Amino acid sequence: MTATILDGKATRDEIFIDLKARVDALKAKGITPGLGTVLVGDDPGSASYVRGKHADCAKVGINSLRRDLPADISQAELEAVIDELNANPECTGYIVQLPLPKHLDENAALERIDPDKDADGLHPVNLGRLVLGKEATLPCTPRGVVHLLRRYDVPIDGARVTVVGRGVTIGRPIGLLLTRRSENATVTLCHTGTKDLAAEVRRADIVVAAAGVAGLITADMVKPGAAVLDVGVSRTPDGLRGDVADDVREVAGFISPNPGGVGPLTRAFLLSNVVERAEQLAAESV
Ligand SMILES: NC(=O)C1=CN([C@@H]2O[C@H](COP(=O)(O)OP(=O)(O)OC[C@H]3O[C@@H](n4cnc5c(N)ncnc54)[C@H](OP(=O)(O)O)[C@@H]3O)[C@@H](O)[C@H]2O)C=CC1
Ligand SMILES: Nc1nc(=O)c2c([nH]1)NC[C@@H]1CN(c3ccc(C(=O)N[C@@H](CCC(=O)O)C(=O)O)cc3)C=[N+]21
Ligand SMILES: [Mg+2]
Repeated sequence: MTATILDGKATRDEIFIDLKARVDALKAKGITPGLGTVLVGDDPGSASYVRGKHADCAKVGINSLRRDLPADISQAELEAVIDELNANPECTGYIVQLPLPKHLDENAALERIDPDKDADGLHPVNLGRLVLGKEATLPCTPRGVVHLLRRYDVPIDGARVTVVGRGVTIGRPIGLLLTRRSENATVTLCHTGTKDLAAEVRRADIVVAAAGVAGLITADMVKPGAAVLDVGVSRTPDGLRGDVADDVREVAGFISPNPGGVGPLTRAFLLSNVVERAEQLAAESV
């Protein structure tokens, strides 16, 4: 058996066609959405992700606001840039690229973002609204995972899902999306304290691998026919590697490749969050 590929690039292209039409409609009303990025330091990986986000903006007609800051910036200087974007009417939404250099307080920076401009959906107010079942800006990578599963008709209702990793961008929030009544999955969240990771993965109908450990999920750990989403990224001497070993595709029913799977959708939903916010503002101003 060879797994069906959950094609993130083709799915991203579909989303971009929709977003471009919606941006054109906003522009006809005199509104151009703007995405801001705050990048601190010169980590080449982070710089490359940020470049990708601005290239995506150009494709759908969203304005880009880049704030590239030196690695030794102080917390107060970083917060002044956040305050500027909060006040800037050209900026519909923005992100602070993570991780920040160690001397900076990530949580304090995230909390200072205006929740209405939180394009990542990672502000405590938005995560809290998600927990309460209220309307919120949703985190981009979890949205991408759910969208990809639906796009390829992978059953979610009643499915057993094992998530590997409890990080804030994906592992922690994805269970919140998948256990909503509209998704109705049963979710197990694993981390380095999990006693028998192989057993937890083996009983899953859907595996979300978000640990950032190259090749962590091997074929013997996967139930035949399961859907496996490879989210984690590691920089190795052989280049970028995902969390899922190559031979998993011989066992799985569905697999999202890495690259070419969830990554492009993370970026697509970042833009989607910005367009949705601009549409809300347009509706409020009539
Ligand atoms: N493709 C995409 O679109 C995106 C990819 N990513 C990638 O996804 C990965 C996760 O991101 P993020 O959540 O921010 O990362 P974090 O580093 O915050 O979280 C990693 C998590 O994985 C867990 N973990 C590490 N090793 C193991 C192991 N051997 N067994 C079980 N659990 C393990 C850690 O457990 P513990 O808490 O116990 O330490 C931690 O909870 C990263 O590689 C990141 O680059 C992130 C966002 C988007
Ligand atoms: N505030 C914040 N929000 C994030 O969403 C965030 C972050 N910080 N820090 C880092 C992680 C990582 N992340 C990725 C986004 C896109 C790809 C992506 O598009 N990858 C392509 C390959 C890109 C390439 O080859 O360089 C792919 O998978 O096909 C990957 C990883 C977002 N993150
Ligand atoms: Mg971190």
